[in-house]
Amino acid sequence: MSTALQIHASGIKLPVSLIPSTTKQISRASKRVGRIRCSATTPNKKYTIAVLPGDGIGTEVTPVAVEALRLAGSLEGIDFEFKEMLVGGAAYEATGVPFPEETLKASLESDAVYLGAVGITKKMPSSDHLPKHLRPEVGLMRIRRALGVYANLRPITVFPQLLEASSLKRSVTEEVDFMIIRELAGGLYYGKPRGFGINEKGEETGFCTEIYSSSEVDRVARIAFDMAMERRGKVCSVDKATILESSRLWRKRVTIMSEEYPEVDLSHMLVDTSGMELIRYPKQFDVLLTTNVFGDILSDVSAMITGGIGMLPSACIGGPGPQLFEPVHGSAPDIEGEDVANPLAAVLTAVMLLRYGLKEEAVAKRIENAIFDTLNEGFRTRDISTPGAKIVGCKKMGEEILKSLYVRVPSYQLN
Ligand SMILES: NC(=O)C1=CN([C@@H]2O[C@H](COP(=O)(O)OP(=O)(O)OC[C@H]3O[C@@H](n4cnc5c(N)ncnc54)[C@H](O)[C@@H]3O)[C@@H](O)[C@H]2O)C=CC1
Ligand SMILES: CC(C)CC(=O)C(=O)O
Repeated sequence: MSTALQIHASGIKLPVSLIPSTTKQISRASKRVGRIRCSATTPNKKYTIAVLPGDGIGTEVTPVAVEALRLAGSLEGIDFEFKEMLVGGAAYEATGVPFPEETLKASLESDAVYLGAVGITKKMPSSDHLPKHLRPEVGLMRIRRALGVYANLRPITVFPQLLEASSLKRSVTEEVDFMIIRELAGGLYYGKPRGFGINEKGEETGFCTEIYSSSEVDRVARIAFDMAMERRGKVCSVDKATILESSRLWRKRVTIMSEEYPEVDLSHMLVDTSGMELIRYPKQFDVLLTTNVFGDILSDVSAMITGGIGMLPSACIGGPGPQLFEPVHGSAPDIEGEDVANPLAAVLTAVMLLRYGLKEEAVAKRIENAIFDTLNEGFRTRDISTPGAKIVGCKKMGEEILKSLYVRVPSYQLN
């Protein structure tokens, strides 16, 4: 079936019938997909989303996620207002700081914040010349802090269509579905003291501190136990309690917390062993709870179970106001500007925004189904290529997802 396409402002080609989505168009669409909730008499729900594309491929994958939200929303009776703001290197170039006041204000006033990626780019291949507080990554650290989010949910779910995309064998990756819960507001990334010095031998030193308080561990552990109750009832807490005092406190508090959850099976694993176990037998994990730095590393390791880092979305939750949603990957300067970035992490992040931020499950499912359908149609970006696949770029992958949202009847269900 061929559909007339038109270039939308985002650069993505949309079916002409979707620009803009008037009531008339929606009612026409309704006959085709048969599942459209809005009508002329029911006003659409409205949400404001602060959109921070950031740097590098952040600016390529974010429009795909935004268009998926816009279209899926319109098909389910929801209007999104997107407020695009600067963060990271892009903000530094335009304003002299990586996290401008206006970005903070728009974020705090929104219903949810979507961030693409920050980091070095082809134009700024290193930020070593900048003082630390002006580097792109500081934009991300600051917004996480400002929103008070402290739990980073990173689902590791293997799509059946992508079993051949992983560097691991099928028998290892099949049916893998676990959730990494990474502590996000403390630990090594924020602990003080930190800095540079000179030791007694006159040598240069660099130092950071990993420090956790009991309340910091308790609040993220509670999220992990609650999530396990909704899943398969298992929490594996990963630390390095044999060596680190911060990990010993971590283990003690997680163990105390587990007494409130007798239905949940708690285990502890040392971080080095967990690296090995994630590759040997990832199916053993249900909820993997860990610290800021260990979670950062173990989720990149786990990405390879799913096919690659271009598949991993995340939700940063726990704050008092709007929550933050960001793909796990960075600005990827090596592929920036080539239209080869995989937008699925970004679109799956939009799904998390709907599910965990706005509690709009119907829209979340619609987008999830569209991703599933697009993969079933054989479309792949090159990082997740499988035998016989149709290799496409970032924009084309986005177009196919939009078509699946709209033209193809959603009929799939993820776990
Ligand atoms: N959340 C964020 O904004 C993050 C930012 N960074 C920053 O990004 C910059 C680059 O860091 P890297 O270590 O190169 O990590 P990266 O995640 O940007 O890239 C690592 C590798 O994965 C590939 N890759 C990443 N996303 C992809 C996608 N969607 N589709 C296909 N391939 C993809 C890249 O091409 C590269 O080979 C640094 O400045 C770093 O600090 C790194 C990680 C997270
Ligand atoms: C500040 C980030 C660039 C580091 C990172 O990878 C993360 O915390 O997710």
